[in-house]
Amino acid sequence: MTSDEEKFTMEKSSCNESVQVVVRCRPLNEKENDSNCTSVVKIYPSRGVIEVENPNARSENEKNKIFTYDSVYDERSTQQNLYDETVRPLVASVLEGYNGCVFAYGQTGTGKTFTMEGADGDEKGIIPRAFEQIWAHIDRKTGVEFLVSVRYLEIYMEEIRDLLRSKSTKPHELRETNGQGVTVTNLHSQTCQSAKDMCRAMRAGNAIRTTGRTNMNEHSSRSHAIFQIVIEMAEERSKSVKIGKLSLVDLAGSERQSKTGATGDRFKEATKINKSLSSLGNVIYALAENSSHIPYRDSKLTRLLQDSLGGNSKTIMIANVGPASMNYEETIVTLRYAYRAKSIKNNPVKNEDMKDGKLLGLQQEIERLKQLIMEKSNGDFNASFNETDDNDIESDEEGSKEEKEKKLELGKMEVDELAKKLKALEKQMVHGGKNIVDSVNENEMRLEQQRGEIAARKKREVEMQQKLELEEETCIELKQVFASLQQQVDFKRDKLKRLNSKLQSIRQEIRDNHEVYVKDRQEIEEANDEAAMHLRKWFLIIDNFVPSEERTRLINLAQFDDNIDNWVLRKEKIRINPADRPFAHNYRRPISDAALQMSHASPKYRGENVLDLKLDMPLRTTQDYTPPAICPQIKSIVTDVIKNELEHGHIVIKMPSHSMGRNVSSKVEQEGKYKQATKAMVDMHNFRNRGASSAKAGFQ
Ligand SMILES: Nc1ncnc2c1ncn2[C@@H]1O[C@H](COP(=O)(O)OP(=O)(O)OP(=O)(O)O)[C@@H](O)[C@H]1O
Repeated sequence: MTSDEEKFTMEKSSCNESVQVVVRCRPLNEKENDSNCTSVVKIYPSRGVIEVENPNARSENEKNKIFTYDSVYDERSTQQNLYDETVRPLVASVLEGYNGCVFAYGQTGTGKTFTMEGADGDEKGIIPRAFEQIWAHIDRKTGVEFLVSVRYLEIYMEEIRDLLRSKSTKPHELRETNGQGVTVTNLHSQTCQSAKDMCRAMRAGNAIRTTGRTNMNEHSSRSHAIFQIVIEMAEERSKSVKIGKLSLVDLAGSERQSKTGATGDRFKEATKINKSLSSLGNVIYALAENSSHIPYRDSKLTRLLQDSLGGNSKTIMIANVGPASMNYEETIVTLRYAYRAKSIKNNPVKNEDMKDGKLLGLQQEIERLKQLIMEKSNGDFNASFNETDDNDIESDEEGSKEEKEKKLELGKMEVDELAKKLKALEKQMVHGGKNIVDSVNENEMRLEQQRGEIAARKKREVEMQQKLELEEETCIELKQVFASLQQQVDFKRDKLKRLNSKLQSIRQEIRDNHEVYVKDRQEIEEANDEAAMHLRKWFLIIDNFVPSEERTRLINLAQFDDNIDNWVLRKEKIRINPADRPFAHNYRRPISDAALQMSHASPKYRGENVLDLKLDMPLRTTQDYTPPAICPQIKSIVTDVIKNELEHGHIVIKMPSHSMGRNVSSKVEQEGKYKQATKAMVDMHNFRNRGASSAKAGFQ
C-alpha cells in the first residue's frame, strides 16, 4: 500500500470501533411528484444532521425530529462522493487484512440497490467501485502475490441460494467455525484475475437474483444479497498470508402491504422479508443496549451478519430514506434503527500471519510442480542421452531405438501435462505491480488520491463541526460574562426555555417510542397466539395418534442441532440380543414354519415367509334363542289340543267355562280371542316340530 493510500486507511486497531452510520436520501420520484407529495426531509451534510418534519404534527413538540449521524447525503449527492468519503477507507482497511462490511438498509424503493450496484458510467455503485479500488491496489503493489475470489448469495424466503452456481442442488447450511465465523456450506467460490472478472460475476448473479414488481418499486429486490470478496496476500517467499474479507450487502426493503399492494407470492415474500428485518432490528437493539443475549439465531440474515454487527469487522451501515411526506413513518423507523446502530461496538482484528490460506497451498503446489517438471525434463534427457551412448557401443538395433524414442515422447507428454497444470494454477494467482504501466493511468491515480484526501478532510470537518456544536452548548455559559444581575436572569431564562423545549421533544420521543413498542408488542402477541394455536393443533394430533411410550422415546431422541438451527432426531441404537432372534433353521435368515413346510412341497415357496398367527376373534354380541315361557294353563290346553289332534286327526279347541264373560257379546268376543291365541300357539308348536303331521284345524 502506498503512503498516500495509508493516509485514508482507517486507524489500525484491535480495540473497539463503532459501526459507522451514514444516511442517504433519494430525490422525490415521479409518482410522489404526481401525487403532490412534499419533501419533509432536510439534510445538513456539513454537520451530519438530518431533520424530518412531521406532516401530521398536532403540537410544536411533535413537529421536527432531528438526528445526527457520521455523515448524511442529500438527493444531490453523487455515487463518487459517497464512495470516496465513506467506503474507500474501509476497502483500504480490507486490503490491509481486516474484515469489512457495508450494508444498505431501508424502506423499499429508497435506493439501496442504486447505492450498492448503481447503474452504468458515473452512476455505478459501491460494489463496482470497490472492484476498481481493489485492482488498482493490486496493480500498484509490487513484490506481493494475491489470490482473489468472490462469492455471491441471496437469502430468499429464509433459504440460501448460490447466485454464482444456481443449478447446484447441494444444500447450503450455516456452519460456525472457529476463526472463520459463520460460513455457508457448498458455496461456489470463483477466483478472479481482474475487476472485469468480478463485474462479470456480479452481473451473472444479479441476472438470477429474485426481483419483482410492487406499487412502490418497479424492480424491487425480493431477497437479501451478499457479495463477498476474499483477498489473500502474501509477500514473496513469505510463509504466511494476510486475508481481507469484504461483504457488500444489499438488503431487501421493509414494506407495508397496504402501500406495496403485495398479494400472493409477493405477500409471502414480504412477510419473510419483514420478519428477517425485524430480527436484524432486534439484534441492533440488543447490541445497542449491551444486552447479555443477542438474538443472532433468529434468522439466517442475522447469523450471516454476526461478524459485522458486534463482531471482528469494520462495518458501515447505509440507511436509505425517501423524502416524501407519505413515507414519514417509515423514514422515522429507519432513522431510529440507524441511530441505535451508531452505538454498536465492533472489535476489528487484522487477519495476518494466517497459516491456513488457500494461497499458501497454491504456492506450495506450484513449487512442487516446477520441481517435478525440472526433474522429469533433466532425468528423461539424461536417460535417453546415456542410453544412446550405450547403444552406440553395444549394438545398433533398430527395435530398441524405436523404443527409446517412444519413451522420450511419453516423457515429453508427461512434462507437457504438468506444465499445463502449472499454468492453470499460476493463472489463479496474481502477481502485484505487474500491470502498472499498461492499466493504471498516472493522472487518474493521482486524481483518485486527491479525491480521497478531500473526502478525508471533509469527514474530519463534519466530525469537528459536531464536536464544536456539542462543546458550544456546554461552554456558552462559562464564556458568558454577566454585566448585571438582570442579564444573568435573562440568560438563565433563555437557557430554561431551551432546556424545556428539549425536555418536551424528549418526552415526545418517549411517547413515540412507547407507541412503537405497543405496536411491536401487539404484533408479537398476535404472532405468539398464532404459534400457540398451531402448537395446540399438533398437541391434539400427537395426543390422539402417538402412543405415550412412543412420545417419550421421540422426546429422548430429539436434540437441537446448532448448525442447521433446528431440531433433529438422533439415530436410535438398537441392540438386539442374539438370544431374542427367531430360530433360523440353519438358513441364512430366519424362516417361518409355514414357509418351511411349503418349501417341502416346492422350493419356490421358500421365499414366502408366511407366519402362522392365531386370529384375534371379536367378542360375541348375540345370544342363542330361548323361547318365551308359556302360561301353565295354556300349556295344558295346548297339550290337550295336540293330544286330540294326534288321536282324531283334527284340532278341537274348547273354551274353559270359568273364563267366559257375562253378557253375550263379550262372550263371543273372548271366545274368538281365545281361539285365535290357541291356534297361534299350535301353529308355533307345529312349526317347531317340523315333520309332525300337518293336521287341519277345525273348531267346535
Ligand atoms: N440517489 C438516487 N438518485 C437518483 N435515483 C435514485 C436514487 N436512489 C434511488 N433512485 C431510484 O429509485 C428507484 C428505486 O431504487 P432501488 O431499486 O435502488 O430501491 P431499493 O431500496 O433497492 O428497493 P427494494 O428494497 O424494493 O429493492 C430506482 O429507479 C432508482 O434508480
